[in-house]
Amino acid sequence: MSALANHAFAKMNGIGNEIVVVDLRDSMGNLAAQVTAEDARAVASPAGVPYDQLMVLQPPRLQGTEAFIKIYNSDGSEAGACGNGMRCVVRRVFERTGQSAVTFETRAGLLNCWQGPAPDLYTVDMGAPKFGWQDIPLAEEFRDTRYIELQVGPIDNPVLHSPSVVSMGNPHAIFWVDDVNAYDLERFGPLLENHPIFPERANITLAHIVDRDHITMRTWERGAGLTRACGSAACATAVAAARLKRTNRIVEMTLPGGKLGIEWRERDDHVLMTGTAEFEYEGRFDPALFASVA
Ligand SMILES: N[C@H](CCC[C@H](N)C(=O)O)C(=O)O
Repeated sequence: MSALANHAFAKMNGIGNEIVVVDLRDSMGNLAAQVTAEDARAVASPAGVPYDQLMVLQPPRLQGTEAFIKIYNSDGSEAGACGNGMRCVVRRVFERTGQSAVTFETRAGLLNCWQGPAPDLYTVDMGAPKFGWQDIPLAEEFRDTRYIELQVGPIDNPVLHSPSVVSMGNPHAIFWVDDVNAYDLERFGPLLENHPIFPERANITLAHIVDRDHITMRTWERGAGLTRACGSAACATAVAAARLKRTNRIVEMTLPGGKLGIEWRERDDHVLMTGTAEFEYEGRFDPALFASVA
């Protein structure tokens, strides 16, 4: 039987990015309590709790961390980072423990998180970006990842081309455009997400640089499709724009679901993401959801 059967969950969102938070730390006795890809897909089914990402808190593995967090996309794939999901986890933990600062561990490393700068805002240190072609990863060498050779559409008149690529612990490709709504991202997104240049697939963002302090963007997410917001993509896009010297290192990101503040900190290259996290409701997973899961 799935570790999630009858287990409590919280449905939240991070500026419209649909998040489900599950705290498996209470099943310490059953350390084998693992969430499988099938479990994650069952939860995302229409009979379940449709989401973009499922954030699963497991017992901490390192001294000084609150939990190890596993991140699942709605297609059951695991991700190394989820900015909007992290803010939802942070809110949930702070409301239950009264803390105002905490460190979590994910596959991508340690994430320091705190409340602020305003009472309804949460800041997550998403760590340092990576730019090396093997870090993204890409299937072949590109020495300058500020623009790589990738395009969709007619070879002599491509619709989208020359993206920047960045890893925030998950792979991102950012196409620079004049109008993020002028492209059929539901058509181009999956083509690019699954392009062979991305051996681990990629999150695909269209971004328009409004001025040195503002960027608008829209993302087709790896493993989740078109979402109203993607926090790690906002981090990747802000860093890629600053790397091109087209924006400052502190920018406001406007996504379909809302705004995020991003700072690419000078002293240690870490990316700080600030935004809200909304609680919607809580419940327990119906065991019938997992009946077909082995
Ligand atoms: N789809 C992403 C994970 C979730 C990212 C996004 N929801 C965020 O807020 O960072 C991936 O597979 O890398």
